[in-house]
Amino acid sequence: MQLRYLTLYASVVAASCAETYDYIVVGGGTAGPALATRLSLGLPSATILLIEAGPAAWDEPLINIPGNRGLGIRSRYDWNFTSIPQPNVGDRVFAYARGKVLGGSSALNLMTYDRAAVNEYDAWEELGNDGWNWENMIAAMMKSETFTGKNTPTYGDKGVGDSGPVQAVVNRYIPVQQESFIPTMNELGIEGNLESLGGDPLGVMYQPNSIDHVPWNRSTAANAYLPLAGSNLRVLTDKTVAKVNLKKVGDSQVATGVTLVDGTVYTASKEVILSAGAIQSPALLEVSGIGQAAVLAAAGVQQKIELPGVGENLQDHLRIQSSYQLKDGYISFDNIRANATYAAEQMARWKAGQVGAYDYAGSGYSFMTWPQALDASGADALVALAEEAAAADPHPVTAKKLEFLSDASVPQLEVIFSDGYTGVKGYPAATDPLFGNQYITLIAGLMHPLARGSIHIDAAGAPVIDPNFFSNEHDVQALVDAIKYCRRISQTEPFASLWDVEYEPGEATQTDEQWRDFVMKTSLSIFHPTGTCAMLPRADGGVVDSDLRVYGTKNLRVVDASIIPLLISAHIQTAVYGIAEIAAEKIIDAA
Ligand SMILES: Cc1cc2nc3c(=O)[nH]c(=O)nc-3n(C[C@H](O)[C@H](O)[C@H](O)COP(=O)(O)OP(=O)(O)OC[C@H]3O[C@@H](n4cnc5c(N)ncnc54)[C@H](O)[C@@H]3O)c2cc1C
Repeated sequence: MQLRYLTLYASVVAASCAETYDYIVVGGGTAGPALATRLSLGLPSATILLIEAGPAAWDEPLINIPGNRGLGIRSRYDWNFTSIPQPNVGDRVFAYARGKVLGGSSALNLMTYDRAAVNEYDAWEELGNDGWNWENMIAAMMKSETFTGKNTPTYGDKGVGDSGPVQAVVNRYIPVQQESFIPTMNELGIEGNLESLGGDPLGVMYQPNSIDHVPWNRSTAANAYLPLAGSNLRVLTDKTVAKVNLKKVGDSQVATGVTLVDGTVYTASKEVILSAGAIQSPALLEVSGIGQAAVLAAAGVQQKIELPGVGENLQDHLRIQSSYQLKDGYISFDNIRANATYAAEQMARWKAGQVGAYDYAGSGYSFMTWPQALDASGADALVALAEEAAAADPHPVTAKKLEFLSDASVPQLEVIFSDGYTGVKGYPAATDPLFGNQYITLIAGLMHPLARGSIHIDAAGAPVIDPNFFSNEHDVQALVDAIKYCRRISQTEPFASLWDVEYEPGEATQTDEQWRDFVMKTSLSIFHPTGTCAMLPRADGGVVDSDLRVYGTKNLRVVDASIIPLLISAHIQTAVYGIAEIAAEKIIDAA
């Protein structure tokens, strides 16, 4: 146990027996600890209770060691959600990993630390949310972070904070083979960008990660924020909230507190705030009686507020990937799983604080518009398909995405250089002659899919996740274009000289039909569900107003990824931290 956590740990185990708190925050994930800590500091005479369903896991190597990224998925720290079968892709079921631990998904994620373009945050305000724009979001995101490595060969100085709790740094372990990525993308016309966190993410870059550089540990919402909190914050772990308790006062519902699954009731004298994430916050609203009449009736829940937007507007990024077998002489991250001696050596280096493979958390990224990645007819074809999709889903969020397609500042495609095999076919088994080979993977992410799905409760109150993937032809064609672009990258020098066999999908995949089939069978979620308690006008399906207060309630707010009305072209943890910082300011101002 690290010393600086001892005090906090003591307060976790000795969690107060008091029944009443001023503020109750449900969910000790990413937004929850950030919000609860800021409330504790900003309202020193208030009492705050943070309730997390998972355990505290301060010393967990699966979480703390950057090179173990991904191993938390399907572990005891994962809720292990899955989507319902997706009819447009042969009823495939998509994994939905979610952190179930103090730190939540910030403890389970892949540590990519980035931001979208200025116009994308400004779009939140244009959708009807006063003050939710780039200017305020960048100030809030910078407040949440300390970025180490300004004015170095891997970053300039724009758009990064220097005194916040979350630690971010460009990865110090850059495998030799990754050195080909930037020149290759330059060859394809994508320029280098050393200030990608400053509102213009287009280009190719070394990518920051949420890592504390001393020691070289993952930085999570739990280990970054909670040690700063005062003794007025109590953290309860391994406790699951069953519902929010509501009482009608005049025309509004007042949140009086929460009931846990074990029946314990905690009372809130001021506010209840849901930070249970994009999957469980809408579910908690619904089990508490807030949502669509039909959904609540089917679940046997008495409706308290008719709010049709709850659980709707689900948006998520899709990814597709191709892998290449490296020529002899290269060592990739695969060697950790293929060679026990190497793995032990690298672990010893990490423990000794020396640079090594266990430092790695991904570090080569690029973001581009379609006209940058495709020829003019390909980009135009996607716009035409998007127009069709927008006509079928006439909603301001979809209309805004259509606008983004013609905005030269907004990325539509992300391509990640991933060291080692991170595809779908699986790394060769120990009995396979290919076992021991070294790979690199290109992961393409679709930044603005037009599918919007939903998350509603079933009769048992559990969330039913329907991302509605590939419900429009734009999303299918965009991923086909994305994976074909990856092959183009792989065949461009100097990248082309790194490998000798395309392992996945393989040279046999050539025709459009085959590429489409590959997309349908192997695309995955990037685990960025958003929008299910959208901050939007009520008439547009909004669930919370621009103060993040649930419509129809006096003192119930949602503060997490679910309030993001329109998914941005970035991995979303920096935005979630920014949302928590802004929410804390609003709640403190209102106190
Ligand atoms: C595997 C994975 C990889 C990702 N990779 C990246 C990445 O590289 N970069 C990036 O920027 N983003 C990434 N993301 C996304 C990002 O981490 C999440 O979007 C973000 O952390 C969500 O924050 P949140 O506060 O909304 O929810 P969470 O962090 O999920 O927090 C919700 C918390 O609420 C708790 N909870 C839920 N229900 C209850 C209840 N009833 N009672 C009590 N507690 C409850 C949960 O246990 C959880 O701790 C990834 C996500 C995952 C899952």
